[in-house]
Amino acid sequence: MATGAPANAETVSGTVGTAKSPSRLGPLTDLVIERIRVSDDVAASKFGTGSPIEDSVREAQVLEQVRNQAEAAGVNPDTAVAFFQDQITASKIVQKGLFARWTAHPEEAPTTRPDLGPIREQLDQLTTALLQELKDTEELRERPIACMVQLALATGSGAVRERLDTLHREALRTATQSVCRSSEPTGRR
Ligand SMILES: O=C(O)C(=O)C[C@]1(C(=O)O)C=C[C@@H](O)C=C1
Repeated sequence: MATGAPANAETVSGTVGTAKSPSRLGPLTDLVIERIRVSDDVAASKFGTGSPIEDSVREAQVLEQVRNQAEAAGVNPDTAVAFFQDQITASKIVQKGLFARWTAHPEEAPTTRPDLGPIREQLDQLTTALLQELKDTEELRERPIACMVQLALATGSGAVRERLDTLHREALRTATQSVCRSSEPTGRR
């Protein structure tokens, strides 16, 4: 691209990159990655305590908060809830993976146990930020092909930049599977 082009230049494909992120979905996927990273802390807070990974009461609270805040922010509540169900599933993938890793290799297990309370407050703050990004990317996410291109760019560069391992990449795939509105069936994957 010619030098001196505006950082937010519209490209031929109708998609926009910024100087900071190669994709318009970068800010959204960065928040998704941040939430996935917080799952490491959630796992550390539970490992060895007998607390189950899955807490259906908390999940219901998270999804209720999502539904209420989505309505207030002008985001389709069903879309928002589906997206956050994926975030929760991704968190459980990470927690289960880390529990298995730490059980098999106790020397890799965390040596401190963070409090779950402040971690959940962090997750609540991420909920608000993620909903705002869902709102800000609404138009792009309605365009399946442009969205898939931008999503691949954003997740690919985010995974490399954040040096995500196989477990966290799997979580990222799960957490972003409903970002783009699905078009006609894509056939084989
Ligand atoms: O808050 C927890 O205990 C978590 O494990 C986090 C989380 C979430 O992603 O919000 C994930 C799994 C639980 O079932 C409930 C909530």
